[in-house]
Amino acid sequence: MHSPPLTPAATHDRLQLQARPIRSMEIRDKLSATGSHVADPAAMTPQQSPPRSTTAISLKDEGLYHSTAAGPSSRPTSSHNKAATLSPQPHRPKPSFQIGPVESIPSREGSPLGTPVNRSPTNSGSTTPWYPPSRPFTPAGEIDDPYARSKRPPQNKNPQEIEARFIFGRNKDGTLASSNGDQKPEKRHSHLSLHSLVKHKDSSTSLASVAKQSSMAELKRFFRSHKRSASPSGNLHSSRSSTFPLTAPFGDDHGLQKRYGKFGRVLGSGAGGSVRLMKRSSDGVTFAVKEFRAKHNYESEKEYAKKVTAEFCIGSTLHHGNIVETLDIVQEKGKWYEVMEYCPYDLFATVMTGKMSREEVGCCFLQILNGVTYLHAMGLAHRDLKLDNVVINEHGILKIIDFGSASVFRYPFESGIVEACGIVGSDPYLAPEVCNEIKYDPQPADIWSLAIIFCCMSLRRFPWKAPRLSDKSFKLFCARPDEPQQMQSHVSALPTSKAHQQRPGSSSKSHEIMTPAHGSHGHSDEHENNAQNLYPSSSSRDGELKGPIRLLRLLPRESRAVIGKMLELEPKKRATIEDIWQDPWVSSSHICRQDEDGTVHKSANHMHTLEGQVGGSAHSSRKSTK
Ligand SMILES: Nc1ncnc2c1ncn2[C@@H]1O[C@H](COP(=O)(O)OP(=O)(O)OP(=O)(O)O)[C@@H](O)[C@H]1O
Repeated sequence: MHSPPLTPAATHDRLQLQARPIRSMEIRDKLSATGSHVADPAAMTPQQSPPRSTTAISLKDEGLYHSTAAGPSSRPTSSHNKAATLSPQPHRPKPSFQIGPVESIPSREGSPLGTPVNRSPTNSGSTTPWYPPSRPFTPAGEIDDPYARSKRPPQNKNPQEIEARFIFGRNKDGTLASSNGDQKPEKRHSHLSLHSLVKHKDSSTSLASVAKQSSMAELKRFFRSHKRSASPSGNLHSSRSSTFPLTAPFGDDHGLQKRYGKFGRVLGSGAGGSVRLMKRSSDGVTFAVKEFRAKHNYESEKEYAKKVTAEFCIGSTLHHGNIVETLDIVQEKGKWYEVMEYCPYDLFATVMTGKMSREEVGCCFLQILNGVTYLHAMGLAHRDLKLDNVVINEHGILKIIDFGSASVFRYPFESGIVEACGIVGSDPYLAPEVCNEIKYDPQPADIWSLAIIFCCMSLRRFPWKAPRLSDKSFKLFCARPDEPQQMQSHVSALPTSKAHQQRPGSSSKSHEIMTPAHGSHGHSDEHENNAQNLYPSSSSRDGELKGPIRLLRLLPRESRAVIGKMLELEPKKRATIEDIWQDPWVSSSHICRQDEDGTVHKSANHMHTLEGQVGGSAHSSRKSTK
């Protein structure tokens, strides 16, 4: 049986948690070369908030995204007007949903987070759909909307063929004018053009301080005034105050180090670049700074900048206790740097300490679920959820990182789902449809990955190397339990993954990490014994055990139902985010959380293991195989 074993340190140096990471950046590069969807800021219009909600998040506020301001695809409808009234929102958005005190919970009368639950039709007879309270609200599309995205012709990318009235010049007074002479008022809520930033490649360029400006025209004015008012050293100082003390919006030649301190040790690296520590001596604040990988020969400067800034644009738009704060992007000497909040612990390494209690594992799972709930409510899917992409702060609060593979699946005022395409993610965490279908809904794919994360945290090994029938562990999971030799019809119908065979840069190289200390302090004996018996190679007694139960029986009993539903092979039948929150185990679990103002609410029934240091030896050896 070829399955990724979790081996005690006493017997092996390395744990073969076989993760074959499909490097997001590489995939993105290839996908963009073929015109497939990638996180492209220019093409994004993420979710907007309800006008009535004070907890709303509007990406327009950030000035980063908008629907096309003018042109054949713009929507001169009431919906469009509605969009205009939604933004700008005056202040930085609050968290997507409020969460109550964690100690008050374990009743089905309350949400897992301690706030009242809108009961679902299934448990109350009410028709109110259940969801964590005050999530970002996605305005629905109108039925038969003639301007719906799906009904619009694709935008013409050929500049020669764009109608003159849609080509804008500038009047003497600085206002925008179309080339046919029509004077147009400056749009107040047009988006921040990333391309305009690319032009400034020779200087150190920071977006953070301009992210709140909602107009490209304002941005351009900003550039102009910057030129005029910059001191001889080229240094500008903004009076902006922030949780994270950002300073100059556009710095001088060595703005990065001036603003964020000196480079320290490497925290980790991947296909997208490498992340290093930076510590600022003036106030002792530590940052994690990602230096993006160099431009490939086959991509233009513009394409490269677009890919790099897409990750920043998504990250900087998200504000939630379980998502890392993305603070700034700086271009300096031809390199791009993304500045983030620093979290000292790594979930992968923490899991591998073997010290996590069952309650702690549950809390970690739910914290990630919390972050993913927020993300999905914003119309964004992460598409690379894995242990490696979760870091932990000093309070035991988990933060999702790496939005380099994220995609928009829902646009405001649109009811349809924008499917994702391409095999993006890491092999063991991939949902089967990601490997087998050309296009797929990225939401269920994220939910599958979340379930795999839970399995990894509980078992300290991957259930399989990849969700392919050529993988014996996965094949056994897919088999019908009562008919040992026969595969379920829908499983046997799974095609051999053509897409997978074509995957660029794929390799069968193992993803290895250091072995954890032997023993699991928090897990029951039953659980431990089961973990040892997971694979026929270690136990012929269970060699014939087929079906999901083969995996699920190894998990804590109370988690089996929901994890089983999250690992449903058919994406349409898979548990949704709402289903997960309604599960009795989930809704009665204790969860730690951090408010946006930094206040931490710790659950009373567990402690968090704070040992798996980011960039520690286990991590480094794992990363070195990438
Ligand atoms: N904010 C942070 N605080 C602490 N460590 C971090 C932070 N961000 C990233 N890291 C570390 O750096 C590693 C690489 O970061 P990241 O996943 O963003 O890079 P990447 O090149 O996009 O990786 P991938 O190849 O998985 O896409 C992470 O696994 C983590 O260990």
